[in-house]
This record gives sequence, C-alpha cells and structure tokens, in this order.
Amino acid sequence: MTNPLYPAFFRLDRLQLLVVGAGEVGEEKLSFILKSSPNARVVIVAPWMGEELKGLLDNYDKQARTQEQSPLDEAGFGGDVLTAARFTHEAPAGEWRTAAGGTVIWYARRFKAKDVEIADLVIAATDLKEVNLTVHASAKAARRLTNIADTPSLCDFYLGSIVTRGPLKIAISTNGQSPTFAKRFRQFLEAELPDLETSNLLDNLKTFRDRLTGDFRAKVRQLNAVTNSLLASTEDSNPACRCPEGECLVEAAANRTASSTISAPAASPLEGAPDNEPER
Ligand SMILES: C[C@@]1(CC(=O)O)C2=NC(=C\c3[nH]c(c(CCC(=O)O)c3CC(=O)O)Cc3[nH]c(c(CC(=O)O)c3CCC(=O)O)/C=C3\N/C(=C\2)[C@@H](CCC(=O)O)[C@]3(C)CC(=O)O)/[C@H]1CCC(=O)O
Ligand SMILES: NC(=O)c1ccc[n+]([C@@H]2O[C@H](COP(=O)([O-])OP(=O)(O)OC[C@H]3O[C@@H](n4cnc5c(N)ncnc54)[C@H](O)[C@@H]3O)[C@@H](O)[C@H]2O)c1
Repeated sequence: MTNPLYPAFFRLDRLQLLVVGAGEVGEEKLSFILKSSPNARVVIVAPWMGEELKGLLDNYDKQARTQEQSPLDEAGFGGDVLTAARFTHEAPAGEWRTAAGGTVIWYARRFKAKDVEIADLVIAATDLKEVNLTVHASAKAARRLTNIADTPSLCDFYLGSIVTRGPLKIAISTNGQSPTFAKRFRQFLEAELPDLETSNLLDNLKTFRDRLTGDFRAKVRQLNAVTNSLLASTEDSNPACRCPEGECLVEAAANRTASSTISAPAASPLEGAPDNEPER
C-alpha cells in the first residue's frame, strides 16, 4: 500500500480552529491539540459540553490566571498576537484562556453552515453522522481544511500522535490504519527521549549553529560533523552501544554537543570531518 500523506506543522496561534461537538471525541481531540499547541485559537460549537472537557479547559484557565502570561507568540518568531475569532452577535457559553496565550470560546448551540466562515481549519467531532456530514459539506463548500474525526474518507488531514521535546516535535501517523499503534509509538518515543536532555541538545545545536561563519556549504559540513555521532551510535545494533557509559543516546549526544558548543570557534574545529550531504 502506498502512503502519500504529506506532513506539515501548523501554527495554531495564527490559524483559527472550529471544533463542532464537545463530548467524548471532542475532548479527546482538543486535549491533544491543546497539549501540543496551548496557544491555539479555538471556537467550539456544541449544544452541550462534556464535564471532562470543561474540567480540562477550567484547568488551563486556572493556570493562565496564576501564571504570568506570555504576551508574545510561543514559537518565538515574533509577529502580532492574533485575537481569537468570535461570533460577534452571540454571547458565548464559556470562554477560557491558556497561559501560552491560547483562547477557547464555546457557543452552546447547534452547528450552522455559516459557522465555518470564521475558521481556517474545521474539525467535526459529534456523534451524529448527519451533523458531521453537514459540517463536511459546509466546510468544503467554503474551501476550509476539514477533519471529520474518526472518518478517514472525509478528512483533508488526519490528526497525529505527537511527541514534543522542547523545540523537537514528532508527529506520527499510520495513514489511518492503526491510531492505537500511533499512540503506542508516541509513548515509546516519549520514554526514549528524555525531555531535558533532548531540549538541551537542540539548544546547544542552535548556539553552535548561530556561531558558525563561512558559506552555506561550510556551515552544513560543520553541522553534519557535530551531529554525526548521533547516527553513529544508532547504527550499532547492540543495545548496549546505544547507551554508552550508562547514558542514553540523547543524553550522551547532548553532553558531547555541549562541549563542542563551548569550544566551537568561529573557524571550524571539525575540518576533515565527513562531508555528509546536506539533508534538504
Ligand atoms: C492519533 C490520534 C490523534 C488524535 O485523536 O488527536 C488519532 N486517533 C487517536 C486515538 C484513537 N482513535 C481511535 C481509537 C480506538 C482504537 C482504534 O480504533 O484504534 C484510538 C485509541 C485510543 O483512544 O486509545 C478510534 C478511531 N480513530 C479513527 C477511526 C476511524 C477509522 O479508522 O475508520 C476510529 C474508529 C472509530 C470507531 O470505531 O467508532 C480515525 C482516525 N484517528 C486518527 C487519529 C486519524 C488517523 C491517525 C493515523 O494516521 O494513525 C484518523 C484517520 C482521523 C482523525 O481522527 O484525525 C489519537 C491518538 C493520540 C495519542 O494518544 O497520541
Ligand atoms: N476516538 C474515538 O473513537 C473515541 C473517543 C472517545 C469516545 N469514543 C466513543 O464515541 C462515543 C460518542 O462520543 P462522541 O463524542 O461522538 O459523542 P458525545 O455524545 O460524547 O458528544 C456529542 C457532542 O456532539 C454535540 N452535538 C450534537 N448535535 C450537534 C449539532 N447539531 N451541532 C453541534 N454539535 C452537536 C453534542 O453537544 C456533544 O457535545 C462514545 O460513547 C465513545 O464510546 C470514541
């Protein structure tokens, strides 16, 4: 079977999400969306909201009130913080904020075809096939990207299982064949990738990258050289070699990269290292 899916990483602080349905499936989808993108801008339309989802949103809101809000966008690219879209002539039944600058606004009523107009991305998560089909038809007529939860044949995009380790984001899909495998593989990767060390490794690599001078090819050569050991350790199938000196792979790489970062002069210390092709 071929697998022609094309992954991309959305900035949900810059896109407006509409979620139709706020029961069990809505809670499942939104919990993963907000876990990965707590700065998302979400409008929910559903006559009622499940207690679990309410509890989740209340928790985000409580944190937002107790923690200092980060006024600038989380991704660190700068740019304007966009305000959440809303149906201006209607009173929402609930409104929640997150410490990361996200907003969730709930309108307690049935879905209307025009609702899709405020959104870039539309997710239907109701238990009623005819409602999901109406959402699909309205969203597609307005050329919105559409996910009809748990109905692959109607999805423009699938939601994936997500691993976040600092700046590293890994999205997993099984092309719709086994969401349970996607979940298990996420759990496997989460256990394999220690949070702090993976973040440190990437932070060190950024520092190293920022210090590099020279032309593009020279930079690529040096970055390839300093990251080469990551692959070198995995090439050995002996599991003992994946964890040299009792450290896990990423931990060891983070330590090695930290010393390279500290000692990296403007000119390459790594001349003569393997000249790998840039992975582009
Ligand atoms: C990854 C994840 C992301 C998320 O939801 O955010 C996600 N499903 C998750 C869990 C999960 N979903 C289901 C179970 C029950 C066990 C089982 O069936 O396996 C479990 C496991 C559990 O809950 O433990 C039921 C289910 N799901 C779909 C169908 C319909 C069908 O297959 O035809 C049915 C049958 C419904 C029924 O029988 O009524 C379809 C889809 N589910 C997808 C995503 C998309 C494909 C992803 C991919 O390419 O792999 C796709 C195509 C569309 C979409 O929804 O975007 C999230 C894991 C998050 C995590 O833990 O990390
Ligand atoms: N991933 C999964 O497959 C998964 C996850 C959780 C639960 N489930 C199963 O699915 C079953 C149903 O869960 P669910 O979330 O689909 O149903 P649900 O009954 O929990 O929630 C339905 C939601 O749709 C909303 N809704 C109904 N009519 C609407 C309309 N016209 N416009 C807008 N919103 C409308 C309701 O207000 C409610 O918020 C559960 O019993 C559970 O067994 C599956």
